[in-house]
Amino acid sequence: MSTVISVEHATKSFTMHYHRSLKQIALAKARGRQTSDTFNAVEDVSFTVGQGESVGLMGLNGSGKSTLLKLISGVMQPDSGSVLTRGRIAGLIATGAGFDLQLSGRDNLWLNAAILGMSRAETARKLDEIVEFADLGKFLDTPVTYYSSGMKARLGFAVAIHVDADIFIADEALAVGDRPFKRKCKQKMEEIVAQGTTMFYVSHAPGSVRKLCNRVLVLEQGRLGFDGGVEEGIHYLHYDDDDEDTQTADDGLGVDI
Ligand SMILES: Nc1ncnc2c1ncn2[C@@H]1O[C@H](COP(=O)(O)OP(=O)(O)OP(=O)(O)O)[C@@H](O)[C@H]1O
Repeated sequence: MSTVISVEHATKSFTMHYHRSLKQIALAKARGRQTSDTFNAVEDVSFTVGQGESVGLMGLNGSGKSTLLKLISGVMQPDSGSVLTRGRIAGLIATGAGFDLQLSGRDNLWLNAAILGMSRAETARKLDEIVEFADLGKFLDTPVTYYSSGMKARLGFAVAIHVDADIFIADEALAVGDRPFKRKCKQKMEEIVAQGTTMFYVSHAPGSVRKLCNRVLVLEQGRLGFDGGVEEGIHYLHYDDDDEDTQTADDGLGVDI
């Protein structure tokens, strides 16, 4: 199994500013108070992913999952360490990321496809399928600024899932979709996993991780706390104590759909 993602000692830090105005900062400094704090959202994380693996990335809110996905997708660079990927990456890491709100859904479809590396010919070939998957009806020709968050997610996901990617990443995008759309996404994600695409999937729902993944990584305050089997990972997080609550509370793929 060849390695398609290699993360070595990756660290990404952010600075939190406590004050909004220069006046507040000056006052705080004059009183000897701290005005900002730097912390590691991802800290010294190392792992490799082989081609065809389907990895569920889990962890509590704020544990660094989205940040790690941004490092893997290349949206952000680590401050230290390295993140190497092989092949074309597609997926959704934030609802509506990369959309031009003034353009119509249709124009954004072309734009998004280009951003994800699809040629004009490839997009033209898949256009009907993408439009059908997004199922936005007459809203496809409406500016995206009038879209609900669910509609943006539908359009973004419809494009991303039709890219012939080597690595597919999915974050919170599915959380805002309605039930029929989630069902459709789940089916499509199962298909691409079955085709041998490497999947990186952020979820709080044990049910969907069980269905889609064969490995679990758990982040804890930016550090890799667990790397191993799906059941062990879910147990590590104690998500199997109250399975039903956690399944229905999140992206809905884990519920009985
Ligand atoms: N651009 C940023 N600037 C400053 N802090 C950030 C930024 N992005 C994320 N953070 C902080 O980094 C930490 C990790 O955030 P991240 O979104 O990666 O967590 P998460 O595990 O995906 O959380 P959730 O499950 O709530 O989506 C949080 O404390 C968050 O506030």
